[in-house]
Amino acid sequence: MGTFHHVNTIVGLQTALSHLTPPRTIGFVPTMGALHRGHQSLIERARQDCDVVVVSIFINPLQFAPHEDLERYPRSLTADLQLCRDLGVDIVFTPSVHELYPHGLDGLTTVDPPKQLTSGLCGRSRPGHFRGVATVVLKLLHIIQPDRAYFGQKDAQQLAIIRRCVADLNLDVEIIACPIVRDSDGLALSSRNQYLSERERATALALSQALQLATQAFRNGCVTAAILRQQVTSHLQQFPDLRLDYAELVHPDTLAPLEQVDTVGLLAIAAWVGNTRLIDNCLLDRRLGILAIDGPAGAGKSTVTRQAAHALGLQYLDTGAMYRAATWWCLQHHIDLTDEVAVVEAVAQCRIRLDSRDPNQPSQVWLNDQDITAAIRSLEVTQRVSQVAALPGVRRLMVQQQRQMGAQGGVAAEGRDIGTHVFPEAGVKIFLTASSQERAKRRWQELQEQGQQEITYEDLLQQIIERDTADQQRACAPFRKAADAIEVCTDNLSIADVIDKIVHLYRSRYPQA
Ligand SMILES: Nc1ncnc2c1ncn2[C@@H]1O[C@H](COP(=O)(O)OP(=O)(O)OP(=O)(O)O)[C@@H](O)[C@H]1O
Ligand SMILES: CC(C)(CO)[C@@H](O)C(=O)[O-]
Ligand code: BAL
Repeated sequence: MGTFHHVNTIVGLQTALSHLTPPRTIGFVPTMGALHRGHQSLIERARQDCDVVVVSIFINPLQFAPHEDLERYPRSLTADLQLCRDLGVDIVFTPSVHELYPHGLDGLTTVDPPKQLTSGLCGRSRPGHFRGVATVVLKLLHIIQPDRAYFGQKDAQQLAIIRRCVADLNLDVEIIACPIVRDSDGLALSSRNQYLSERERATALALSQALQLATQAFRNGCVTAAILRQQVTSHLQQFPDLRLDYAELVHPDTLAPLEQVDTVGLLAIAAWVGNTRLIDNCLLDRRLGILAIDGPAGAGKSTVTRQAAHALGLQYLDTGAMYRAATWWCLQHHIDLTDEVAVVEAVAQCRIRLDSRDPNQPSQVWLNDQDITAAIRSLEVTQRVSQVAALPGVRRLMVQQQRQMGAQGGVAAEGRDIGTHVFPEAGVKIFLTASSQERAKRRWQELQEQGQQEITYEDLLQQIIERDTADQQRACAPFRKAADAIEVCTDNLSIADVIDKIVHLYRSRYPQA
């Protein structure tokens, strides 16, 4: 955006936002200031993903109980503003308490997240805290209307609660979790670390050490909650200056206590060191991560992804086939493809199931239990699919289904916004490219093999160039490379070489595959 704005008022903030030329994506990072490298990582991630970055700095009285540290919470506005400038933040919003709560805190309309999420873990010793957090975060989300909001995994309960409130209240924002940033000795960064004396800081290291021990036990095959918690508590008991509040294994989304880690568990700790309450956690994940392969049409994504998935024992989630299925459904029902509302209403009826176990066959596709494997590969669908897939509502519907399919991990998906939008938390992201000439040649050969000889190489080349341009320029999910994707150009590589490369990259991250 260019100009840096520091605003104190909602009107000022919204004026700055109204000056932006659409289309632009807004990334929002809510903080309480005293910024450190943990916050910095959230801001940097937002900067990579979004056109505009808004940071709020607000010490929210509603989330502090009367006996808590509201008054002495660290404040360093000058340094915070400088850091935000240095990181390329566009707008820093520092409202006063009166600006956000003009009618005071008594009798305020609040957001009350479900008890199942707020009553355990930190909620037990901080009653009312998450109501305060949820209320202020939802107010800020309403005021700023960001496309994405970034939260640290360090506050794992907060993250789960915000995700749930956003879903329950139908807010149109993506919540992005960012990994915990630690000091070199393992201590999770926190503004409250400033309260610690040198001696207390040394004691505080016990938290991350305990989690390390449990993580090691988990890697050695221990999945039982009682044993994992025992690892933590027996280590912490060696530190008389540390008072454990809780050490629990829960599901990271529902926060329900787990007896063992079947798929994924959150091992969370809170402890007092002197007068300072510290939290830390780790995710214990048995799932294989998601392999996201993005790239322009005809780069070889589907062949490569299908075969890499097979080699790695992952499920191949053929998103291209899903968009084809949706297109086929619309054509079947004679929907006017220029009538966006009608298309979206029609696509909302599509329940898609895929089976891509045989890497040498096209994915089998069922739509509302009807096998449409062959039908979706017609020329008519091929010519229309880009138009349908470009509709924001269609993408939302498909992305919902894709995320459900990927929820347990162990999935390989290809498309054009898998690593940036569908699975931004994918463990391995590949950006697969090839020149437009090479891609047109491959598509032409494919059509020849299918007996579709009426379309020429020149036409296909033209179509590919037009589609690339449209994909890059469209407002909804424009086509771009994720900042953490590894680029692989396939022009001078055989398919086997490309697959080998990707399999190797995946196994170096997930050796169990
Ligand atoms: N070490 C960290 N790594 C990643 N994210 C972090 C880290 N510390 C804080 N965050 C995230 O920054 C955002 C703002 O947090 P906040 O301003 O409360 O900082 P904090 O250091 O967590 O403060 P405190 O621990 O004192 O509550 C939250 O989403 C939080 O999860
Ligand atoms: C999200 C948040 C900024 C809301 O006040 C706060 O809880 C925090 O800093 O984690
Ligand atoms: N990081 C969560 C904010 C709080 O402790 O109040």
